[in-house]
Amino acid sequence: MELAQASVSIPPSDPRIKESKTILAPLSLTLTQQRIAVIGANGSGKSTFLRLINGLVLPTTGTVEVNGRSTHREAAAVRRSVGFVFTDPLSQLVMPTPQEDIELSLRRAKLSKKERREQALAILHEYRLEHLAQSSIYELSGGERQLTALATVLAVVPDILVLDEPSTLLDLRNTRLLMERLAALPQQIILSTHDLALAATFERVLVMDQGALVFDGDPHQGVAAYRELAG
Ligand SMILES: Nc1ncnc2c1ncn2[C@@H]1O[C@H](COP(=O)(O)OP(=O)(O)OP(=O)(O)O)[C@@H](O)[C@H]1O
Repeated sequence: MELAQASVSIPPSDPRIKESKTILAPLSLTLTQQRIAVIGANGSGKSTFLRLINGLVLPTTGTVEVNGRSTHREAAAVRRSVGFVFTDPLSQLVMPTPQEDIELSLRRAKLSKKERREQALAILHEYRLEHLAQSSIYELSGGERQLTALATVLAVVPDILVLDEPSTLLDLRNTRLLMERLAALPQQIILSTHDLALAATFERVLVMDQGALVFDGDPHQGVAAYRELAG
């Protein structure tokens, strides 16, 4: 994955103001490691950065390429290859129940209806969610929803997995479950988190501050750099 002078600006909401606001300063990066964590304060630009990677946000300047595909020109292909887990699971769960949501996700795999159902139930079992298969998404707890969203994205085995603060709503047991699942995945994982202990277990850490990349490298040094910034 390659970002070349990629920046994101937003037009002013007030028409009297002429200048756009930069929410991500130009950055150039090649992301090849299997496990990359993004840390930084609230509003520092982590989500915007992650959204650039799967084309949910397009760069105002520069380019973003995922496995040689431009997020501008080949948006649909990029989106198919990059699984994205949102912080708020309700922004991605579209069906009334966990089982239906996973079955919908499996439509991309060429399976019969019966096979989709069986596979969805197997995935729910893997995430200890089988007892909630038929429950309304709205009756689930926040953590149950977050796990369901993860199970839905992983049902189709994307090439790259991007997760925006995936453990914010999880208890200790489910955080461990999430970590075990992620550790077992062969795909490249790029994740933002406020859990510094988790970030320190990754191969490479990016630290964002006020829309700029201020550190890129060793996880322990990255965590120390962020602690220093936070004062
Ligand atoms: N569409 C938008 N319109 C206006 N401002 C935006 C938009 N998207 C992001 N921003 C602003 O850009 C900044 C970075 O937001 P972003 O969501 O990337 O931060 P974050 O590091 O993920 O924060 P958090 O840890 O709170 O989730 C924030 O100040 C936010 O208000």
